[in-house]
Amino acid sequence: MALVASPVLRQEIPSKSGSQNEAKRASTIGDLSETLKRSGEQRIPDYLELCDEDLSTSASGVHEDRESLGDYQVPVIDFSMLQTDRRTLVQLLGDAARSWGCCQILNHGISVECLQQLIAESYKYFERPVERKQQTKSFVGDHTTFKLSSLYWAESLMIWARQDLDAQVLSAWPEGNDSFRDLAAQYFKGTEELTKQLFKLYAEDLGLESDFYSKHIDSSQLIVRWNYYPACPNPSTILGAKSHTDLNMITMLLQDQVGGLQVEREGRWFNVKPIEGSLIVNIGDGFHVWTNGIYKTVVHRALVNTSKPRLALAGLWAPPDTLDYTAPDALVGANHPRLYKSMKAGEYHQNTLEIRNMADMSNGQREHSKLLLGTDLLRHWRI
Ligand SMILES: O=C(O)CCC(=O)C(=O)O
Ligand SMILES: [Fe+2]
Repeated sequence: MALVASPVLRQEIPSKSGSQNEAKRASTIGDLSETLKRSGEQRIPDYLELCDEDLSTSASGVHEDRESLGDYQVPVIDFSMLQTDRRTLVQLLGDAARSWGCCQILNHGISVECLQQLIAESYKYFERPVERKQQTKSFVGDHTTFKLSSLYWAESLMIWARQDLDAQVLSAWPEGNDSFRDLAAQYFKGTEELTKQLFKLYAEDLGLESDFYSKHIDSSQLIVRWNYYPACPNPSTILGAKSHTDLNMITMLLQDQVGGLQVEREGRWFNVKPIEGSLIVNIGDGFHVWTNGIYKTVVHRALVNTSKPRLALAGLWAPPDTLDYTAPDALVGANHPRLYKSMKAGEYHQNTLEIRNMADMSNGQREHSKLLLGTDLLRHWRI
């Protein structure tokens, strides 16, 4: 697979104004996107590192054609089977977690209108003037300065779903925004109920006590990251979110209808097609370890496009630092020996950050990219 090599691209893409790439660093990616659009400039400024991943959409890169794919599409699961056919639902969820590490869920109990309105309100936030957004405590306008972040051509807003929501909404909307707050509260509550159910069903699939995972939800954090990816003049050279796995247990993703999320399976990339009203469930590194690698942490990334911004809400379920990720004996057997050393959730996070910090000081971008992947990081923990 040919990698996109940044020096080649820099020569190939003509710059309209020679001085543009020495331009002052824009304060947010949205700001940069607007500046480039106004000037007709296609080239991404030199201060941003370009991408060393294969972004081709050729047949060998991305697989979209449902007919020819057979089983090779991200599973879409109808959660209303909880009432009619629990056994099949358990099996479908388990199969998806073992093979893909993700699935899309329909009829999950949160209304389609709530999701649509939440996305519409969220766009209004990111379309505000830069100065207003910068007053928000948890707004990040340019992730490209943080090498440790998977978000790249993106802005983000974080909300801690279980902390004082009013105060957080007021920080984002000093003049208040009841509609945004009520929709977010409704969404958080629905997400929590769905995650509890999911953990029970996953435990059933694995042959564990039904509340084995779900009993830890009450002591966990739900951190919801609003990811806003502005339109990009040159999407073949930069990613919205670089390839990564989520460090936490499980992530609930809500994406708008623009598209751009891809997941990796067996070295190939697959688009996760937007389905109105669906939620995407990603297995993270924590759940991978806690199931002795039976469920797979999923490598994923987000592409950007020239015409439209894109919005995705990533609800990251993070357990307390003291939670022991050691897989239960029931998930260890002659054919499936214990894969990982004992570890606590906090230890894994801490260790990962330390490794990344060290790499940040000594290595280049390519080496660093690997540190966003639990599939690589977890090698350090192998028995
Ligand atoms: O934009 C997306 O769809 C994915 C975002 C994501 O993976 C993350 O925030 O961890
Ligand atoms: Fe992610």
